[in-house]
Amino acid sequence: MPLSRKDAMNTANVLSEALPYIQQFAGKTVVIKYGGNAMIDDKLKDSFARDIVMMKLIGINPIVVHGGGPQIGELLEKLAIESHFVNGMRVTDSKTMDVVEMVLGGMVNKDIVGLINRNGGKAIGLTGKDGMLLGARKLKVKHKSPEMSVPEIIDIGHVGEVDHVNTKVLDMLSNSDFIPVIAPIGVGSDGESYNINADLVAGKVAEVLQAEKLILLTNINGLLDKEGNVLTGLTTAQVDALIEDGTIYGGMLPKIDCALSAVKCGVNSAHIIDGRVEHSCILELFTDEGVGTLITNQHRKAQD
Ligand SMILES: Nc1ncnc2c1ncn2[C@@H]1O[C@H](COP(=O)(O)OP(=O)(O)O)[C@@H](O)[C@H]1O
Ligand SMILES: CC(=O)N[C@@H](CCC(=O)OP(=O)(O)O)C(=O)O
Repeated sequence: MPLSRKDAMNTANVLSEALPYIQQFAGKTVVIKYGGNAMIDDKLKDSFARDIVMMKLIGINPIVVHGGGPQIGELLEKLAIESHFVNGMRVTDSKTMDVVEMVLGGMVNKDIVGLINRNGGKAIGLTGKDGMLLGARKLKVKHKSPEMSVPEIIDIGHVGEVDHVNTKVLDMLSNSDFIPVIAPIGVGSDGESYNINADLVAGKVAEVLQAEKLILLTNINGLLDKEGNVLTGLTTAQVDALIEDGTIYGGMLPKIDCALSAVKCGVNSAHIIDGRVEHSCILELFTDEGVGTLITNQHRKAQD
């Protein structure tokens, strides 16, 4: 439906004001990690999808990596399969791996693809197995319980880390106007499936594509201290201390880990932001102050 003259004028004013920001990002790659906890309701999901479609329309190259931890948990519970986490990683036996593959590669991936397509984008869903997109190897997890003086390496099953990313697949899709939507399942050298934490996949994809930004959408307004204040501009040593004293735990561990590692490896900035806020990606991109926790290699001052 065409706009009224008044609405067209308002739109033109907003767009011309946004032009410097839009031009600044045109042609740049932005990797967006859409966490399972941020996929709360249909309105927010549509707002997320529209942000992604808008990015593509204005010349940004968005790559979506999604999680789905709570959705996996729900199905495991229905199937009476017990599940637990070590250092924010789900211990994954063969039965659990089947469920992970079903939920991430099937249900969640296709839900997001449908969402973006319904909002006018051209999304293509992939797991790391498609086109050998995510080569993986078994993750060695270092775990230290309070009674131990040194951490031990433990086996948590079919949990992987990204060994290599086949960027050809992503380049081909992005250059043909498609928006890649990636489920965090990797493939090992013998063709075996690996369950990979979605933050780690997003970080690695951002790193190999030398993305402008890595945006991690979650269910909290950033990295918080014990009083609930948003923390930002931290050094690796400060982060280590926050992990040691228990301020950073669970799902925030892989998030911080991948954000620090991505900026160290050439991604311009990483952002941990609240996916429960409407249009949070666009707010992050088009305001000077941004939202949530900002991590750069220069440890710039950021905001709450
Ligand atoms: N210092 C911290 N600041 C903020 N959140 C934290 C912190 N430490 C642990 N968390 C937990 O990490 C969670 C985010 O990780 P996770 O549940 O895995 O989200 P997602 O599904 O988006 O990846 C928060 O909801 C919070 O419970
Ligand atoms: C190894 C590992 O923990 N994999 C995650 C993969 C999904 C994920 O990362 O989902 P969120 O981003 O929504 O937490 C899991 O099984 O839950």
